[in-house]
Formats: sequence, structure tokens, C-alpha cells
Amino acid sequence: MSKGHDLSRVRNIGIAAHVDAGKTTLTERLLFYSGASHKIGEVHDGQAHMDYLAEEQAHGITIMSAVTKLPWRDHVLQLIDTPGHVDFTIEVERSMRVLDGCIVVLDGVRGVEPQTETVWRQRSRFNLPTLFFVNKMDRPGADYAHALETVRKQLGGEPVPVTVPFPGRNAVVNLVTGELLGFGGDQGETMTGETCDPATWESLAGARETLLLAAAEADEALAEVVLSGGRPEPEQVWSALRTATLGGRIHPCFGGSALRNLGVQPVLDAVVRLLPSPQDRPPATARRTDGGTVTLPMEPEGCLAALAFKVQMWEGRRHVFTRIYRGTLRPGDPVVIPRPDGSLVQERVARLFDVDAHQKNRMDEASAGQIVLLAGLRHASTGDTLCCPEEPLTLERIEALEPVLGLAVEPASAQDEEKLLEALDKLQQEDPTLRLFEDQETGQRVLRGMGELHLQIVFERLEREFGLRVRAGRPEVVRRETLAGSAEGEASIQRLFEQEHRQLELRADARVSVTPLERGAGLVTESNPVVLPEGQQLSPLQAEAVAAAARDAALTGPLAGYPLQDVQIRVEQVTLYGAPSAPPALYQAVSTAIRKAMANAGGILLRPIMAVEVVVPEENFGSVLGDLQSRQATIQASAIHGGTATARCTCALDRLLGYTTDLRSLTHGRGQFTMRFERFDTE
Ligand SMILES: Nc1nc2c(ncn2[C@@H]2O[C@H](COP(=O)(O)OP(=O)(O)OP(=O)(O)O)[C@@H](O)[C@H]2O)c(=O)[nH]1
Repeated sequence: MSKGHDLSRVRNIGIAAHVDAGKTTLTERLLFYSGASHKIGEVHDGQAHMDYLAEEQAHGITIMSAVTKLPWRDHVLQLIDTPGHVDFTIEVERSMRVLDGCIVVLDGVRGVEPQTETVWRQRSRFNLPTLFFVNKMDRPGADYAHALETVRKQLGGEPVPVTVPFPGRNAVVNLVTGELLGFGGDQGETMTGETCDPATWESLAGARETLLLAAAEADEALAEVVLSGGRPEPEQVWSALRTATLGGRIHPCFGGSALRNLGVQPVLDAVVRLLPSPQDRPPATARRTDGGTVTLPMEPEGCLAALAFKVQMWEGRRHVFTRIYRGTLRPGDPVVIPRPDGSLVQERVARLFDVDAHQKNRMDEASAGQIVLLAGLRHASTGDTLCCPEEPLTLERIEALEPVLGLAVEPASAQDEEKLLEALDKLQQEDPTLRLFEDQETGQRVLRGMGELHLQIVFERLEREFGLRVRAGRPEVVRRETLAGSAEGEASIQRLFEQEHRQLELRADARVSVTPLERGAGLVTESNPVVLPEGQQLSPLQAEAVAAAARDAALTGPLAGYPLQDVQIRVEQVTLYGAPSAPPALYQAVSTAIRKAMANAGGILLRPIMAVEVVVPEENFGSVLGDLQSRQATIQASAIHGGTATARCTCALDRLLGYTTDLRSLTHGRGQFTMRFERFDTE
């Protein structure tokens, strides 16, 4: 693809789902049927094409989203496989940001599951047109209509059946064309179509009506045909479905079984027919350095604007996955990255690669609409905008998530200290949800991540990729503080100090107030104080010192020194005494006054509260609920469907440590759970 390439034939598509719904199994089929891979790698053999990290193969889960491309009916599909485990949510978020459409995979027995809701929220944030593939229809208890109902009820989506699976006949019916599609050959690669028999067609009258009415809403001419009982042309129905899907009004659904090679090719057809090309999406918007906004039509001619969405080490070298929104990029091109402080970082792109799961093909150029891999960039990281030096722009940044679990780390052998720091630095560049802190009091290094599995995988990578054995402390949950009440504080600073043999005086007074806010309000600092004596004003440097004092004071709560939140800090009044009221004097007066006010107010400890969903076999539900209650979880909802029980609750992260192992033993390995950070709270 390059300048002049037909973007209308490109689809940038993600596949997302709850863990184990079958994304990887489906992706393997998509690659195989399109000819992009020559054999199907099965997840349970540790052979999946996209799961290329050794940890992924060992755990049988997808950790890094890998980008790959495949040809289908004269189109190019760029596919991003996204991980299902909630510890890797950031990967899903990054992918959604640069995609044009997505396929959500459901388990035909379970329908919508907790993590499906999370990915749904993420795709909704970017208004991504979405198809559903209801997988595992071969399993006993699979129920297509029920799965679609969960899309409506739990996600508020508008599910519209396009194919209906008949696993017993190894076929699906296409409701648009009226064909019964069979899947022959060794691996379902030969799709054959015949007119559906009248009895089966009759049994699908309700589903077909849903489909036609949904399509008719998008096309008046079609509505007339449908309402007068006529049989519309398939092309007209496809076109109306496309309009409704792109507008986010409907979510076309396809049924089948990836593992049994049933119903997959119609999904590939649907990606081409129903999901948007980059040109069909609303143009991206970006901020100029002067604060104004610009919209970026997807065109190869303009000045470059591209978003780095993932950094990955490859054969020891730094590579940056990038989506180009405007312009064309060639090897050797200079680019700039605007930083939040207004500075510009200069970089040069050395090489461009086409992306595939584990091979790279060099490119001479790439342009708007494409996702490419760039080598040679030393500074660009996730969320950065790359642009041409003539027009610096910033595209909306990808939201970083809060890492809430920490572990003290040290190398097993003391001489590996440097090596460990270097390795962690590399890993942090790839993964913004991983952060290394130094504990000021103990001098220990603490690595923070999204959960136990996330950190465990990091340790495994340290060992495998960097040859480092690491000793880890007990998991420690990140904490915050808030205030127990409102209070005021005052401070007067007056002291002498010596600078270059001269006695200088520092003097200033400050009065502040602190007030607890409702949960989730965050931290609000107001630093526009009344200035005394009347008529005086703060210089820009003095004003900055006052603001900095308020910001810095909020980093250390009165109870145990954790960062404060859900608090308002107001600098009410400062008194100036001429030259001695230099910025350091104001900084000290304001900090001391805030510390006094906070001590007067008293602190309250806040812990991370997680939203948890547990899915277990019905017979284990009693003991699992009992266990959750003993962890003081607040159960919010529970339901039993088809032998599977689901509970939704909130619980303090402290009491969930080791829950993976405990749930496994309570359910003989059959239970699953997901959790995501909800808020910092007392309980
Ligand atoms: N019966 C049945 N099993 C399936 C089907 N599709 C996938 N599986 C099995 O379900 C399990 C999970 O499949 P994966 O493809 O790894 O699921 P995933 O959604 O990629 O999982 P993560 O990468 O861990 O998020 C594997 O054991 C598959 O063999 C299906 O259509 N029918």
C-alpha cells in the first residue's frame, strides 16, 4: 500500500472477547482460509500463529496484541488480536484507539461475559462499528438466540442475526441470500452454498424478519419492498446493513464454531461487506500547538500525522507500531513528537515494515489509513503523535490505567542490579501499565502492575528474554488517603539564611483550607489566594511557587503518607513582605499551612476496590459465594443459566490476593474470574 492505494479496500479490524471465548482459534481460521498462513495452529497444542511469545504459548493465552494482515476478496484486512485477560486491558484499549471496526467473539453457551462488557465499553468509547461471532455453537447447551439476547440485555446492543448456525448439519444459513452454506475439505476450507430447504427456511422466518426490518430502517426503498412482502435483492440488503452498521445502529451477528471450522468464512465476507474502510470513519481530530483543533481527512497528500500505539522490542531493537492518519511516511523521514510541556522531540524513521504476527517485510512508503511498524525511533512511546516538523499536532492520547498492585523486586544475584534496571526500563517502555518505584523509606524497588498475573508474566519474561532471576516480595496493594473532615491551617515563615556571604531573609504568611470531597472527585487544588497587603499581586514565579506547594503537599497524606485524593486544597490568603517574600518563602509557608490543616482534619485510608465477576459451575456456587463473603465482598447480582452461575461483586484488592489459586481449588479448575479497578474507597 502506498500513495494512490485504494483505501476503500482496507479494513483495520480488531478481535476482542472475554478470555477463552475463542479469539485465537477464530483468528487462526481467518488466516488459514485467506491463505495468509498455510496451516492452522491450535491453541491447545501451543501452536497458534499469533501467540508468538513463549509465555503466551505456555499459558495458552494471548498477552501482546499482534498485528497481522490477510487478503480477502480483493481487500486487505489488518487484524489485531487482543488479549482477553483483564490484567492486559491496556492492550485492548490501545488497539481500539487505532482500529476502524471490531469483531466481538462470544461463547455460544455463556453469551456475554464480564470481560465482554469491558471490551464493549472500550469499543463504545471510539464508536467502533461491531460484528459478533457467536462461537462454540458445537458445545452442548449452546443457544444462539440466548447469546443474542445477552447482547441486547447486558450490552444494550442491537443484535441482528445474519447467519444462523446448524452445527448438526455442519452448516449455517445466510439470512440475506437464503443459502445453506456447508464447510467441506479437511479443515472446512471449501465453502459450498445451496438454496436452503423450505422447512429450515420456514423455521428462520422470525430471524429473517428481524434482519430485514433492521436493514429497512436504513433504506426507504428497501422498507417499501419489505413492508409490501416482496423479496429484496441481497445487494440492496447488504448495502442497507452496511449503512446501519457503520452508523452504530445495529450489530450484525454470525454463528458457528471456530474449532469445528464452521461458519468462519461468512465472517470474513462480512468484514469486507459491513465494516468500514479507514475512509468511512469520521476524521481524527488533533490539537495544534496554539491550542486550536484540526480535523484530519484520511489523505496521503497532507503533512504527516500518526499515532504510536505500541512499543515492542524485536530482535533486541525498539520498534513502534504506528497508525497513520494523514500523509505519507518513507524511510529516512524526520518526524517530531510534541510533548505536553510544549517542547518538540526530533526523531528520524530509519525503516518501515509491514506487520505480520512474527515476520516483518520492509516497505518503501506507507500512507494514511495504514498500520505499520517503525524502526529507528528512540523516544516515541505509546500515545505519542508523530508528525512532520512543519505542522506539530497532538492526537488524543491513550488513557493510561492505574497499576494497583506492587511487588518489591531485587535480582537473585547482586551483580545483576544494573541489568535488572535496564531490562525493566525496556519492559516499561513497551507497557505503560508497568511502573517501577523506589520506596523512599526502605530503599526497596517496587514494581507495580495491574494484577498478579500481569506481574508474574513480567517475571517470566525477565528470566526468559533477559536471563535474569528475580526475587519478589509479598504483593503490596497501592493505597491512597483522604481527609476525615474540613480544617484550616496557618503558617508564618521567617528565617535567615546565608547565600554567597550575605544574610538573606525569607518571610511570608499563608492561610489555607482543606475539605474532603465525594468519592471519585479526585484532587482539586485552588491557588488564587487573596494577597495582602491590599493592592499587591503575585509575580508569575511567586504564583507558580504557591501552586507547586499545593500540588506537592497533596502527594503525602497526614495518616500514613500515601497520596491524597477526593480532597480540595484551597490557598485562601498569603501575606507578602516585599523582597523577603521570594518564591521559596511562599512555597514553605503554603506547604506548612497545608500540613497543619491536614493534621487538624485527620486522614482516612483508601484501598483499591475492584469490580469482580466470577463464573463457576452451578454445583460450586454455594462454596464460592461463601468464600466471597468471607472476603467481605459486596455481592451485587447473581444469576444461573445452563448449569453456569455468575456473581458480580465488589471487593477490596487486599482480600483478593491469591484468589486465582483459591478459586481453582474451589471449582476443580473450572471457575473463572475477572476483575477491574473500580475506585479507591474505605471499603
Ligand atoms: N468446543 C469448542 N471449543 C473451542 C471453540 N473455539 C475455541 N475453543 C477452545 O476454547 C479454548 C480457548 O480458545 P482460545 O482461542 O485460546 O480463546 P481466546 O479467546 O483466544 O483466549 P485468550 O487468548 O486466553 O484470551 C481452547 O481450548 C479452544 O480449543 C469452538 O468453536 N468449540
